[in-house]
Amino acid sequence: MSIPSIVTPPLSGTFSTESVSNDSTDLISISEIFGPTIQGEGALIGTQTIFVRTAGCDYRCSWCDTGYAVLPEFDNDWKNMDAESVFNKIESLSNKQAMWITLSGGNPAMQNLEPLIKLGQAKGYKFSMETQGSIAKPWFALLDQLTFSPKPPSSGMRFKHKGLQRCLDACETLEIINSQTHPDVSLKFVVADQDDLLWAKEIAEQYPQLPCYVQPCNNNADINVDNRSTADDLENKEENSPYDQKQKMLWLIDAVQSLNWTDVRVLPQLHVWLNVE
Ligand SMILES: C[S@@+](CC[C@H](N)C(=O)[O-])C[C@H]1O[C@@H](n2cnc3c(N)ncnc32)[C@H](O)[C@@H]1O
Ligand SMILES: Nc1nc2[nH]cc(C(=O)O)c2c(=O)[nH]1
Ligand code: SF4
Ligand SMILES: [Mg+2]
Repeated sequence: MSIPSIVTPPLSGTFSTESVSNDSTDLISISEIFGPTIQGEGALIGTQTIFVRTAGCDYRCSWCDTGYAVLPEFDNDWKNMDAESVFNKIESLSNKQAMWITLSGGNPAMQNLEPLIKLGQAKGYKFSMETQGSIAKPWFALLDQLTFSPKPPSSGMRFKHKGLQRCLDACETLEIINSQTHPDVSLKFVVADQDDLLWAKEIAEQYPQLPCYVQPCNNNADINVDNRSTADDLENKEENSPYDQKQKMLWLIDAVQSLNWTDVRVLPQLHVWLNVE
């Protein structure tokens, strides 16, 4: 299965990714700031972190579990804040104790987060970011950790390989892996079914130098009812129950092993499993 190269964005009547960046202003569109809680996913799973969730996204994944930070109908709940105000909130939640700050969204790459990152790092905070790898920003190179989560076929989004490449180049990751001056970068794929898994493996194999994580697709979609579960329908239909999460994890572990895909880590969304923020 060849990886499609640049394709037109799937969203009908939406903006190009360039038009969604708001680098021209110093205000950050914020959906929520919460924590400390545990990082539930990927490279830093289990780490204590505060989340800064920005608002707005250039994608509309069919199973997005964070529609409230994506869909314009929620924009009354969003606030435009400058970096100082965001950092004041972070300091009050962290009792001014330096810790990880996870930038997520929506797509945080749509915002100008450079002033916030510099402000926090000057006080000893470390910054991690979650993004789908569709919009690249020069300040990616300032981050301490960066997770790119390209969207698989089940999301309904079309993969733009050059977009991911531009994001990796922005980190200058490909030249200097895991150096102190560049973010630790990893790939993380949501896998809803076998097609997603084969697709994720093919992309990951093009970046053998990047740690790779896969996680099951939860049923928390609040963006589109057309949600697909894993290959088999589960007896227990209670959404995101520990049983449901366990079954999906067992399916994914088995599916990865059946492909003899060994250099990948299979992780749950720990916060979904435990039903914490
Ligand atoms: C809500 S997104 C926000 C950041 C960015 N837009 C992205 O997709 O990477 C954060 C993470 O949650 C994952 N995610 C979203 N909906 C999910 C679902 N229903 N099941 C599992 N993971 C999901 C995304 O793939 C991403 O890795
Ligand atoms: N605890 C917790 N961990 C997370 N890791 C990635 C998240 C996200 O929504 O970006 C997330 C989240 O929403 N909560
Ligand atoms: S999963 Fe990420 S990229 Fe997809 S719609 Fe949700 S916030 Fe946007
Ligand atoms: Mg989440």
